[in-house]
Order: sequence, then C-alpha cells, then structure tokens
Amino acid sequence: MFASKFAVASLSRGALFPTCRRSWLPSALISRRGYAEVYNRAKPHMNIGTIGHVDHGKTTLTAAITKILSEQGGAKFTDYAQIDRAPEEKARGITINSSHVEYETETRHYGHIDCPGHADYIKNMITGAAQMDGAIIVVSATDGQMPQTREHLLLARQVGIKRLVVFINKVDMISDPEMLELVDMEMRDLLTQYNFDGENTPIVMGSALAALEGRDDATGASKIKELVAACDAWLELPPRDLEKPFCLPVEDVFSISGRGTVATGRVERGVASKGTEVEIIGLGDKIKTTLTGIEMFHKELDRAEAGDNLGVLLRGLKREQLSRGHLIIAPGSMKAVKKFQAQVYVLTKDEGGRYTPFMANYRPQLFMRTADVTVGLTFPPGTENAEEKMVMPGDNVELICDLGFDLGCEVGTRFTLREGGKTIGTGIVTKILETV
Ligand SMILES: Nc1nc2c(ncn2[C@@H]2O[C@H](COP(=O)(O)OP(=O)(O)OP(=O)(O)O)[C@@H](O)[C@H]2O)c(=O)[nH]1
Ligand SMILES: [Mg+2]
Repeated sequence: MFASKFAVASLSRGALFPTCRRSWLPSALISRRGYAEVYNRAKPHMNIGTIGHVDHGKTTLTAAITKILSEQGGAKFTDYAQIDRAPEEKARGITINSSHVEYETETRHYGHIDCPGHADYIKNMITGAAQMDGAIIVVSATDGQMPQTREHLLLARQVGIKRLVVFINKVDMISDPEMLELVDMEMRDLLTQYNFDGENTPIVMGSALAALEGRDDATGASKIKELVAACDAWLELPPRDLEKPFCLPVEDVFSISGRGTVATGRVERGVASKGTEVEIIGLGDKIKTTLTGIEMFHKELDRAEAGDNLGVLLRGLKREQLSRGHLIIAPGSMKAVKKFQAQVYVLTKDEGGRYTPFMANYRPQLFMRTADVTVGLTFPPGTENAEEKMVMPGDNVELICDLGFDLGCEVGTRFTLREGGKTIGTGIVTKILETV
C-alpha cells in the first residue's frame, strides 16, 4: 500500500530517483538507536517455547525458568497464575491461549511462548501465531510420550523448527531409574522418526514443580539451569533476515518515461545494491535483469535492505513484463513452484470461515505474499477414501496444492486460502512437488 502510494506521489511530481546522494533514513535510525532504552540488543534474540502433551508441565516449566533466571537477574519471575490467567484457564487448570514471557541467559535473549497442549495450538503453529526458532518439548516421566507429544514433534518439523531440547518432567513422581531410561530411549527414537537428531539432542530430566516451589535443588533448580544451558548450546540462532538471499515481492509496477520500469514493494529479506543482478520469477516468467536504481521516501539509496519499503528501477524491462505477485530475488535463491504439499488449518465459521465442509478438487484462491492464484486442492497419495473424504471447518489437514500459475516459494512459506471474499484457510508449505 504504502510503497505504491509513494510511487504514485513521486510520479505525479516527477520526482522519482532524484539525484540526492543519501537517504535521511539510515542516519536517523542510527541516532535514534543511540538513545534506545526500550530494548537491549546486545544479545542475540531467539524465539523458543514449550510444546508437548496436555498436563505434562509446560506452564509449570515456563514459570520455573523465569523464577530461576530471575534469581540471576535475567528475567522477571512470572508465576504460573500469571501465565494461565484467563478465568477459564484457571478454572480448568489448562492453558488455552499461548502466552509470551521473556528472559535472558548469559549469551542470549529469549522470547518464550508457552503453548497449550490441545488442538488450538496446532492452529497457532500453522498460522504463524506461535513462530519459534527452536523449542523445548516437555514430556512427563509418568506418562512417557503421548499423542500430542508426537503431533507437536511432527508440526515442529513441518513449520521449520530444526532443533529441540527435551525436558523429561515430573521425575519426583518416579522412583525407578529404569523407567526414566525408557522414556529417554523412547524420546530419542521418536525424535529420529520425525527427522530430528535423536542421538545428539540434549535430554534433561527434572521436576519443574520442585524448581518452582524452591525445593530439592538436585531435580529442581539445577535442572532448570542445565536445561537453559542446553538451549544456549544446542538451539541454533536463525540467520538474520539481512543474511538471507534477497527477496522483494512486487506490489506494484510503474513506467517512467526516459527511465524505465519501477517495481515497488517491501523487501522481505536480504540486501541488494545498485548494480546487483537479480532474477524475476513466478507467474510463468523467469527473467534476469539488474537493479539500476533504488529509491525510498523520494531519496535515492545505494542499498535495499530487509524491511525497506521501496521502489527499484530494473534494467531493460518493459512495464508489461512485470506485475504484482512476481518475486525479485537473488538469482537461483528460490524456485518457481507449480505444486506443493502443505499443512492447512481450515477456519471455523466463528473465525469467519466456511459453514460447510469441502472435498477433493475444491478450487479456492491462494494468496501468498503479494500474489493470488487459483489452486486445486487434493489429498496426498495414500489417503484412504480420498474421493469421499471431507474437510470440516476447524480441521488441520495435509493437502496437495496445484497452482494455476507458478509462484516463487519454499518449504516454510505461508499462505492463505480465500473464497468469495472470506479467508477459509491458512497453511504452510511442507514439501515442494513440482517446479517449473
Ligand atoms: N509432581 C509434579 N507435578 C508437576 C510437575 N510439573 C508440573 N506438575 C503438575 O502437573 C499439572 C499440569 O501442569 P501444567 O504446567 O499446567 O501442564 P501443561 O503442560 O502446561 O498443561 P496444558 O497447558 O494444559 O497442556 C499441574 O498440576 C502441575 O502442578 C512436576 O515436576 N512434578
Ligand atoms: Mg500449560
């Protein structure tokens, strides 16, 4: 929106790509950062969270981590009751909404999402409401792995989490050490089964409740410290957006006489400078070209960076060759995809979705970044009774998406499904099946 408005305004004043040498923006940002008090960026930030089966102790563990780290000055203690604070949560003793806490270790700043064990969480993971770079999977020593332990492992994998740390909780209730060994072995097998590194994943055994209640240091506080150290050491920091390959989803296109064609949009990731070679992919096209100018807020820039809302001038390109939905990327960094598999959450009617189920070959509109194309939905091969299978509002399903036009995307790219002006589903790409 903003980018196109700025471009139109610039155009009408004939001011696009003036000869001004530097933007005011970088220096403004730097000086502003000098006074920053809100947030200390000294330590790298990572998003993690607690996942796992209902009642295995995720919320207790979250509270315990903040308690133990608050004693070291790295957190504000957030009590159990403050995390599960909705009246229904208190009454039922379960987590319904994900909630966020933050804490610091010696080397990192963590944002931590305490996720509910039940199905709602799955929706949050697919929609991206609970985006995590890594996670702590909590499993109770009394039950061992349970259905949602497996379901969460699968989803963690699907949404792109590469490494996990395991916390085997409630060891205070188990007197037989062999039992604990069994849970440990089971978890390693399960991790491997879901394509995590089962052999090397740190597994910490302790009691979140003991830590929270300040008793039995050996299974309580010291295990929380061990867990946090394992997170620091094993969970990998994601590359910052600036380090990723350049990607600019095209929002709007303009033609400026005497200059050429300008695309506007918000840089999703990476950096590119004037003179950088780029590739335009999607919607049946693959064109190599060069960025010959970059402009933001009517000022010319040398470099486009993730987060910038800007316009780029492209060498030798005609207005008709470019449209909304194209991606301008670092050459070869992404493929244009015609068909993929996805994990999809289908909205309920209360969430504004469909009232009725749908079946295979349903054809809604798929929105991804700035693009929208029709899509044919079918079930993955091997699905039982695929011709008669119905997808109900509220379901979480795996679907094959066959696009009307190819789009640049990769595993982890999110999209929404819409029909007749309403959003009926939201999904994440889990497997690329056909590229062009
Ligand atoms: N004995 C014992 N009980 C524990 C321990 N950790 C948690 N609990 C108890 O287990 C119950 C469930 O704990 P929660 O932290 O609410 O579990 P949860 O995984 O957050 O549950 P959901 O969010 O509803 O999925 C509570 O009664 C806790 O007091 C522990 O280490 N030992
Ligand atoms: Mg909970």
